[in-house]
Amino acid sequence: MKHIVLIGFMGAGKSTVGRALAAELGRELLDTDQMIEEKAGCRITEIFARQGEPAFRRLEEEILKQLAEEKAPAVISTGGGMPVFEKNRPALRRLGTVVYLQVKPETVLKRLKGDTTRPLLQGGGAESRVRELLAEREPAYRDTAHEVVPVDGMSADEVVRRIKELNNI
Ligand SMILES: Nc1ncnc2c1ncn2[C@@H]1O[C@H](COP(=O)(O)OP(=O)(O)OP(=O)(O)O)[C@@H](O)[C@H]1O
Ligand SMILES: O=C(O)C1=C[C@@H](O)[C@@H](O)[C@H](O)C1
Ligand SMILES: [Mg+2]
Repeated sequence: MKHIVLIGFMGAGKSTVGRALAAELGRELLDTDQMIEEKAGCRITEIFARQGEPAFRRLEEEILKQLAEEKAPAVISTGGGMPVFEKNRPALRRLGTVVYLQVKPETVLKRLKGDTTRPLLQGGGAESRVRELLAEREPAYRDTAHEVVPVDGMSADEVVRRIKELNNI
């Protein structure tokens, strides 16, 4: 049996949907952002501020290696940048079925308005940053995914239902 791996942009709902899906399937939720915070003993914002983004990406790579050792089928929620590095893509696909939660910039902006936990969206110009980064990353998400679920206008429960439907579970 394989893991279900959720990928997609910040605010797509990977953590929220992952939690609900894991509860429904009676599986463990493994959230890479959370695993990194536990390992580093501090918040992601602090890792970015003190050590910079490259250090965070190295931690993501380590977590990905750790996940390859997980035996029991789980639901894995990834950080929004996990598939950006090309070498992470086959590693993600080897973990199981990769589901891309595809979201429009408008939805991201609505969901993450006032949020201070995503360092890449802090400071001014969040709107253009979301549009640019999402367009830049779209090919990486598509390249990694086995399945695509457009999530705009859907509740987390609806997204869970769609993922179950697609995978006959
Ligand atoms: N389907 C949904 N409908 C409405 N709001 C949602 C939905 N999914 C998630 N949200 C809300 O959007 C915000 C971001 O969701 P979440 O943290 O799950 O995103 P994420 O994809 O894990 O982002 P990141 O890549 O930064 O970890 C949360 O406030 C969450 O409650
Ligand atoms: O899209 C990204 O690059 C990120 C998304 C978040 O899940 C975190 O992994 C971090 O804030 C970086
Ligand atoms: Mg998340």
